[in-house]
Amino acid sequence: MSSTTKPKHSVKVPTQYKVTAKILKAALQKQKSVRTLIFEEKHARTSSLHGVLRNYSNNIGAINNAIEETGILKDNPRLDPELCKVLVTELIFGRKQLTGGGCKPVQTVLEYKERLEKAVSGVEVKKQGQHPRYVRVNTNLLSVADALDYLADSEWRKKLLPSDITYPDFLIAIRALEEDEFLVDIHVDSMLIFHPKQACYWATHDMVRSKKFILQNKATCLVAELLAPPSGATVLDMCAAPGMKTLHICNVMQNKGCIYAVELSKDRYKTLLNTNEEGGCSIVKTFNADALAMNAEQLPNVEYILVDPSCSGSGMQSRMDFGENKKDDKRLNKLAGLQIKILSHAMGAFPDVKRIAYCTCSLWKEENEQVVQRCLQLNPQFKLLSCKKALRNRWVNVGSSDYKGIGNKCLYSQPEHDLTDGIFIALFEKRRDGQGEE
Ligand SMILES: C[S@@+](CC[C@H](N)C(=O)[O-])C[C@H]1O[C@@H](n2cnc3c(N)ncnc32)[C@H](O)[C@@H]1O
Repeated sequence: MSSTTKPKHSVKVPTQYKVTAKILKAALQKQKSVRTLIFEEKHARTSSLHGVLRNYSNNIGAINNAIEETGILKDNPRLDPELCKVLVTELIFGRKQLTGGGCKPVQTVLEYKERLEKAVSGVEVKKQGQHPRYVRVNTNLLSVADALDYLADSEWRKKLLPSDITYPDFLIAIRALEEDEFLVDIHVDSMLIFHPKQACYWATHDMVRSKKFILQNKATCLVAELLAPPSGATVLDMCAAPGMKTLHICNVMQNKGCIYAVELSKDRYKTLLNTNEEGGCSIVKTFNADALAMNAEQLPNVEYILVDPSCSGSGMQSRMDFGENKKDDKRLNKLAGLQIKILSHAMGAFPDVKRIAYCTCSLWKEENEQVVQRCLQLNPQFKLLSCKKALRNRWVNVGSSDYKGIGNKCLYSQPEHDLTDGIFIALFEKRRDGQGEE
């Protein structure tokens, strides 16, 4: 370079990569949830951020191993570790190419391409969006028949199946859906099932914006179906926000009767109010209160109760987990303590109650079978009903056989098998007077 030539400005890292690395760093330090961090990001294309982070979360073990094995970070101490993870994710598990080739971090990662590929060879790439897109008809605003007419007019093809199809065959039919086809679910009448590729199509659809269609994972919809309050009943939803199950229960009751919806958090309570209003619920009475402080005096005649308390969320497929998905026993203990308190309160404080559904979106026994076991010990006036039987045996996954008389009556929806989020459900019935323990 001649003495008169100005030194080249270093080329900047593309904003998308920089922002994604910043979010990843904050998420790894557990500052906030990934969803909140993405939501707060104003300057970048959030769908692309989401895609890269999802890819990293799905393949975290393989990516971290490859980085370690190739020594890229050791050899290049100035390379930011989170930016490296983002670039490796894009290059090896994402688009397989990088933009901004003039900048140093991108150049470095490109130099290691072959070694990185070698390090992940033989590793199965986990892709996003393998589950179908579930769309539920909000029957407060639109009948299922009208929804089907609407879909036929829009040239969607309804896949027809024998009415007595077995659950395993139904799962095969879901996996075989064509992109322009949909299925009506065999457990939840108002549930329509589309090809995974239709996720984005429905996310921005007018029918979803107007709340005639609700984007709701099938697993969470089994709860209202199992609680099955008849039209005209009085129901208590003890942990109600954001209100997805309140709305579904309202649909099951044909918007007739009364639902008390209680929510402790002030912010989440606002979302609950919105869900009810936009969803056309006319029978919901809301309370921004602690469910543990509510009883039959404030909430009379309660016959059916839903207990859906805060939980670890370990079954949620949309959740991105950048940790090693380790079990946090201390946190689980604390959550289980609260879950037992709330479920036991439901069993003791409402004398007219007939049936209670308890659910979590956790796959840990500490929050599930163990909570059920403890609450049955504390409240022998209740017995468990078999969820599988309630679904006319068209179900496979139940609880652990380590909990005799309990596990087989509870239901699990398992992400890999049932193509849904992971959920646990237990259904209790009050014994009639004098009815002994079985
Ligand atoms: C898993 S979420 C409920 C999801 C909701 N059922 C739905 O389907 O949209 C649990 C909710 O319970 C609320 N919660 C926790 N403890 C509570 C309490 N003691 N009383 C009332 N609400 C509570 C939390 O703030 C949170 O909004």
